[in-house]
Amino acid sequence: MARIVFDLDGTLLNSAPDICAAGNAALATLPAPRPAPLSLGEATGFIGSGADQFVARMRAARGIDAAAHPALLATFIDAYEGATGLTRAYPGAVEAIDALRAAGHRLGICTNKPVGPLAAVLDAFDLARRFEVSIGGDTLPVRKPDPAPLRAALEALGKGPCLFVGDSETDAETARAASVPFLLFTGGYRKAAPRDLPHDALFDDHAALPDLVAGMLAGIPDPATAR
Ligand SMILES: O=C(O)COP(=O)(O)O
Ligand SMILES: [Mg+2]
Repeated sequence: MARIVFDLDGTLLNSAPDICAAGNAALATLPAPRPAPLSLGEATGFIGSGADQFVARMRAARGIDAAAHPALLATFIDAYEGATGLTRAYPGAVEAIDALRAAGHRLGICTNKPVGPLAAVLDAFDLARRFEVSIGGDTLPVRKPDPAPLRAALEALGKGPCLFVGDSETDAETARAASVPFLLFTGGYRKAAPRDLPHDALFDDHAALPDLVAGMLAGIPDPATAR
């Protein structure tokens, strides 16, 4: 029995199309001449450090002045709140979650997604009941890669061995900062090659996750060492 915390965007859900659309909705509120819309690839590269950083990266890519930041962030969050229609769970992700739950593990979410859109997407994918805790990018005063949100999620799950499952540079750094073993999903939004991201195991298919977790746990020493 373990405590397993998951990142969300790029790990369980392919949400980049909705986030891209929210970014473009924000850009569309700027006065003419308007910057070109974000491509999906560009927007995907901006995900992983929360809404504020997404907007900052979008501004940098389009040469938009910092003075426009607060209004752009507000319109981005507004469009983002209910944006679930273009999001898809990765194949086998929900089944893997259910298999891990059936094996007795306690599951949580630690994402940099703001709590508004987080609640909407957990609801849309019927995920809320599958996780005992979900920490968003604005739940605490700090967000990943600060280890505090991951620690808070683990704390809420009680005691036992722990693992963190994520897709990005931010997640690898968070796991290392919290001294928690890290499972890297290679099909998400990372920029670096997997070999350049510190990880304890990796997978490209969620169907492999339950066995991978079982194998890792068999080799993991006492949980207290990872707290
Ligand atoms: O950057 C975000 O908004 C969310 O990203 P995460 O779910 O991968 O933490
Ligand atoms: Mg992610």
